[in-house]
Amino acid sequence: MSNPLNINHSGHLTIGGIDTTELAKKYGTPLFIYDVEHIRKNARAFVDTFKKYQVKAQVAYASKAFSSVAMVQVAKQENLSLDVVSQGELYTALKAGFPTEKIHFHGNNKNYDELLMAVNQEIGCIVIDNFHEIELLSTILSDQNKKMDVLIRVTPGIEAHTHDYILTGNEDSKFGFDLSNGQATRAMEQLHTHPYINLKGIHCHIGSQIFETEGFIMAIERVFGTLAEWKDSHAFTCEILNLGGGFGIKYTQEDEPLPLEKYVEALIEEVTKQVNLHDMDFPEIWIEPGRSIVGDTAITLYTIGSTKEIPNVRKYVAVDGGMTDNLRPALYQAKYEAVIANKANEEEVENVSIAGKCCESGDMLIWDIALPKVQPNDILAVFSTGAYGYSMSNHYNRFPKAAVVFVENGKDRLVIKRESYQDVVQNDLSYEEE
Ligand SMILES: Cc1ncc(COP(=O)(O)O)c(C=O)c1O
Ligand SMILES: N[C@@H](CCCC[NH3+])C(=O)O
Repeated sequence: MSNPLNINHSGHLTIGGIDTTELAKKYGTPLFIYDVEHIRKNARAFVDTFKKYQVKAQVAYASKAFSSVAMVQVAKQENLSLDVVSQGELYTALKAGFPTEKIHFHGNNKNYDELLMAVNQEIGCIVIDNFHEIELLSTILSDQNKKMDVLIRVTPGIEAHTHDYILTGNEDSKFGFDLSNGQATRAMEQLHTHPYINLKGIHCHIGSQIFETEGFIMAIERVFGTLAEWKDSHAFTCEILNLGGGFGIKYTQEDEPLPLEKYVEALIEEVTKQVNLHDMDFPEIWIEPGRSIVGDTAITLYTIGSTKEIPNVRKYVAVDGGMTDNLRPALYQAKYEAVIANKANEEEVENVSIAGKCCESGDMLIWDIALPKVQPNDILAVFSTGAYGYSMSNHYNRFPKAAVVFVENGKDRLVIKRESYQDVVQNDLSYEEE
């Protein structure tokens, strides 16, 4: 089991001390349940490690992993900064009362309206991704007569060991300015002496769900190579070095991530080495963990419905959700583990595959899992669904989106309502004469 969950005297799975089958009855399924204490523990592992080594830092929660008003409020309570990548995530942050000066805005195609909103809200930093964005932002800032702190996002040319679709730091990437072909240097030259833009440093993010530290270390080495050139050629000082997110978590027994503290220690160690090597001041370090803050803190509950047994082939067990609430298995062949929440103590007696209910053969949540005898109305609990689950959920087949509940201190609280069919059709307009 990839989560610190327990089983109560009735043999039911609990989360944060609460019986998950009771939560399924109270809120219905599919249901995301987050253990908020666990979110806080993950956040503190990052923040406290920087404190321990007395390194000035910002830990920005990458809200793309799971953005909601309640989640952003937890990030605020934990003194995190916030990474947003769209006006929708920025709007959520504002609704949650998040301090705007601690918001960092990302994105490879930020448009005029998004940048204008960021400038008007006086957010902390924009991470510049391309030359078009420099032009747009310059126009907005000069029109508004305002200034903005920015970082340049660079692609360091690192092939991190992860799924191709979640690799971002390699050369052939849609994100950022290339380090090796001079793009990043051209961007620095445009921004270094800009009248409205304060270039504070560099950002790089090498990918997601990464288990080792080598990729981060190589990226830091390359970034410092460039920073050393910029220091000599333009007397450029890097005040802020943002090393992105990407720290891996445990989905299944096969996954062996490092303790979160170890990632931070490796970053600090390499930055220390590089500043000494190049005789530079130690920059403020920013990181942007998303998955590693929320991923292993949540489960999804489903109700089991139909089964289909194909003799000598497999047994399909269908649940009342699927690729609408968890796109990751279909998109990345991501693997998950699960138990039957109302039979958490029972012996596993059959090997089954868990199917969703969308009209799509690829709508499978788990291939081949050993479970106790499965019956209709059993509650299936899938572990480690806190990141990129709800946030990537969709309306395929016009299924309403699931509900989200937070548990903490033995109490449960609804933080995102289940959508109704009315919600699903709310923007539809009639094509018939009134
Ligand atoms: C720029 C940037 N920062 C942070 C993240 C968060 O990554 P993760 O959820 O793997 O920590 C991502 C996503 O990969 C990203 O693209
Ligand atoms: N959505 C992806 C990760 C993308 C990270 C954002 N750059 C996942 O589920 O693994």
